Parts: sequence; structure tokens; C-alpha cells
Amino acid sequence: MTDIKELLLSRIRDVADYPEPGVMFKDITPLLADPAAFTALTDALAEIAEGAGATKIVGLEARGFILGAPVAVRAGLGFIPVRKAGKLPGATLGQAYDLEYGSAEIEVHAEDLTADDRVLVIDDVLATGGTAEASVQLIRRAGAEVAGLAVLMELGFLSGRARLEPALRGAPLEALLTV
Ligand SMILES: O=P(O)(O)OC[C@H]1O[C@H](OP(=O)(O)OP(=O)(O)O)[C@H](O)[C@@H]1O
Ligand SMILES: Nc1ncnc2[nH]cnc12
Repeated sequence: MTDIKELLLSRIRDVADYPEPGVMFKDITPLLADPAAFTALTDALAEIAEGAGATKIVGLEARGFILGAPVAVRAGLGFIPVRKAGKLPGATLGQAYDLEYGSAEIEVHAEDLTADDRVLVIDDVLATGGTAEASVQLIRRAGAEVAGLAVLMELGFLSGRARLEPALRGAPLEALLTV
């Protein structure tokens, strides 16, 4: 494992049975609290954004905001928040989905994405892939192109990658860590 992967992995805390029995929660708050690790993560994701030719970063509420916003600044790109339903004040597009522990609906401001945009989606964890799949559908419905999806950590045993592949239509899925 490379030094950066070891650093990132060492700053993710496993919390058993959160938020419900049977879930091993991957807590990124120790990583966020370590400036060397957070900077290394931001740099690695910004490099992916540049390689993908992205014109905008979409961050998925809430942890995708924390990771995606500094990446957008570092890469010189706009940041678009995809929020849980009911939080955005303007005209929105919405998409319902299931996740490892429940179901939800996400929304984006329809005017934030155009046919000229190539969007990199950023989140902390890819679990079942439900959230990421819904975001890809939302971006396409807004008329923009999906440049790819980048996550800090993929939970391989939940098979999110296989679920996402048809929705991605060849766009890359980059996971810095896979467990
Ligand atoms: O691949 P999935 O099964 O869809 O799960 C992954 C999603 O679950 C978590 O977010 P959560 O909805 O818990 O929201 P939060 O970031 O606001 O805590 C995580 O940050 C991803 O967005
Ligand atoms: N096990 C997990 N840890 C952190 N975030 C998650 N989102 C969905 N499953 C998760």
C-alpha cells in the first residue's frame, strides 16, 4: 500500500453497530482533524478531477460537501451541492434512492448544471451505491455529462461498484481505498 493510502486508512475509524446494529460505520472525522491527511486527500481528489476533465464538482450531502468543496477550490472548479430533499430554496430536480441503512431523496438546483458541464461526483463512502446512482441520474436529468465518481473509500462487500456500472456508462469510478 502506498504511503498516502496508509495515511488515509489510518485516519478512518471503524464504529461497530452505528447507526444501527450490523453496520460497521466508517468515521472520517479523525482524517478531517489531521491537516496532513485532509490535504493529501484533497490533492488526490483534485488530481482525479483534473484527469477526468471535469468542469464542476458535485458533492453529496453531507460528507461529500466536506470533501468536495476544498477539491473544487484546489482544482479551480465550481461546486454544486446535491442535498437531501427539502433543503434547497430554488427550483429543484429530485431523485429517490435506498442506502445501506434506510432510504432518502436527493435534490439539486436545476439551474446549476448545463449541457456544457462535465461533472465529477465526490463522496466519502461508496456502500450499496444507491446515493451515487441517484446522483448520476440527477446530473443526467439536469442535462450535464457525468465525468466520473470519486470516493475516499469503497466498501467492496456491498457491491456498489457493480450496481453503479450501468448508470456510469463507462465513466470512471475511482476509490482511493477499498475495504
Ligand atoms: O452507497 P450508499 O449505500 O448509498 O451509502 C453511501 C452514502 O451514505 C452516507 O451518507 P448518509 O446518507 O449517511 O449521509 P450523511 O453524509 O449526511 O451522513 C455516505 O456519506 C454516502 O453518501
Ligand atoms: N458503513 C458506512 N460507513 C460510513 N458511511 C456509510 N454510508 C453507508 N454505509 C456507510
